[in-house]
Amino acid sequence: LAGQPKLRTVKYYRLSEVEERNSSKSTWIIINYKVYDVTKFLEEHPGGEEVLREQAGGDATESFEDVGHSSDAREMATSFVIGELHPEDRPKIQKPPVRRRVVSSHSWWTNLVIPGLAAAVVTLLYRLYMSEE
Ligand code: HEM
Repeated sequence: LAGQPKLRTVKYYRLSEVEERNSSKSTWIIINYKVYDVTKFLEEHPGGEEVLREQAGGDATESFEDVGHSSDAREMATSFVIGELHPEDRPKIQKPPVRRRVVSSHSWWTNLVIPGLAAAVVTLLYRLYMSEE
């Protein structure tokens, strides 16, 4: 019915379940935490089946984005979505989709260790200087 709110329940898959679907009988890939069943699409993919097979059972976000797929391709992709990666398994995937920019090249420990070392050196030099008097 028009105007009726659609109730959508999201099916979550564990990473281990996706990893099992890595054959030509069943090929699943993950893009931006969504799970795609591309089994029937393999032969029709304009980029070839090989590239999809290589990513089968795993996270294809980076490869998908690197190709610079058209908006048509993205639209097409939505028809293969079967669910989403279980939230608890999302950190297991290496690259988060958005945060690409490196905020600081210093890690937290260099910010502690370098001033710490500097303070130690100054103290040492001061002690040496005082002991010579
Ligand atoms: C559901 C997922 C996918 C869909 C619906 C899809 C669809 C398409 C479409 C429609 C094209 C034609 C060019 C365009 O419109 O951008 C294309 C090209 C291509 N795709 Fe995909 N693709 C998918 C996943 C992937 C993945 C995961 C990879 C890499 C592992 C990949 C690699 C390529 C390559 C290399 C090309 C060829 C680009 C060229 O010839 O310039 N695709 N894909």
